[in-house]
Amino acid sequence: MKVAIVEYDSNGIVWFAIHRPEKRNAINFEVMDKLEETIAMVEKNDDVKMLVITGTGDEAFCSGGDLSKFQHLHTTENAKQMLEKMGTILYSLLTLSKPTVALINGTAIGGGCELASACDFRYAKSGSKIGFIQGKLGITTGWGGATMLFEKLPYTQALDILLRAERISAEKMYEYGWIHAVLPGNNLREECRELLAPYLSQSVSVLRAYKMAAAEKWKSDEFRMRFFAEIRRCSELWGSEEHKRAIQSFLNKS
Ligand SMILES: CC[C@H](C(=O)O)C(=O)SCCNC(=O)CCNC(=O)[C@H](O)C(C)(C)COP(=O)(O)OP(=O)(O)OC[C@H]1O[C@@H](n2cnc3c(N)ncnc32)[C@H](O)[C@@H]1OP(=O)(O)O
Repeated sequence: MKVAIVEYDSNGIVWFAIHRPEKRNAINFEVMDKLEETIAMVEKNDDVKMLVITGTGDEAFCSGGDLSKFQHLHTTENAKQMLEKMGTILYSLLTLSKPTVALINGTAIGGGCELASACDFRYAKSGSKIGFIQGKLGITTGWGGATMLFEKLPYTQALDILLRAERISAEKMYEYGWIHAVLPGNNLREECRELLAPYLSQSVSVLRAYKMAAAEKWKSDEFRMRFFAEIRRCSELWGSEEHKRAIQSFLNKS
């Protein structure tokens, strides 16, 4: 079964849809590999102007890391290897030289919010819930999400969202400035295409030049140090009894 669906629009959009709706589009290693491959293709292909990341189904955009798989990561080192793998992929997404969109077609939880934070724009179906809930699992964001949030939102807004570790409506996240458009969702892709049309009328060279102007600051050693230090801190919390209990509690209810 394909874990992701990658499509190319003649207008220059590549659509990457996580295709695990039965697991609320949870991210496992296969999804990571497919995302990494797609980002590399978009970077290299001059026919591609923008990358849109979404999920299939109408329940969830992405429910973060696949807990049924990642529950078996018992040591700090094992956790760090997984977290750094996806963190490196999200870093490449953040600094991709093409504009990117997270088209939030439903609930986004944990690492799903970090995936969306790596994108330039976030458009959400009305009523979607957004949850940087890692704190309630006894960990912190582990794929660079906090570092990106502090880059993209005012300090106290970002800190408030992370410390609350709550599910927040897309409408509220629009007020916070993390969501850039709340869409009816009757035809989400068409609604997204309409928002992107003004950008797509520019050449790929123009789009690339402006995105590179934006992303230069994230290529500094200082930023990379902060980004990967966050990941290390999450790996150190990973083995806590609180986190183990939280994962087991979720998996036992399923
Ligand atoms: C650094 C990233 C970090 C990490 O990697 O650990 C994180 O991402 S931390 C956050 C990890 N994610 C979660 O804690 C979210 C867990 N899921 C949920 O809270 C809910 O499933 C929700 C809100 C996404 C959707 O709720 P809903 O009631 O609509 O669905 P169910 O809970 O009944 O789930 C349906 C089905 O999907 C499976 N599922 C959902 N999320 C995950 C997941 N993250 N990993 C593995 N499997 C997941 C769930 O077990 C159900 O499976 P079933 O076989 O039908 O019982």
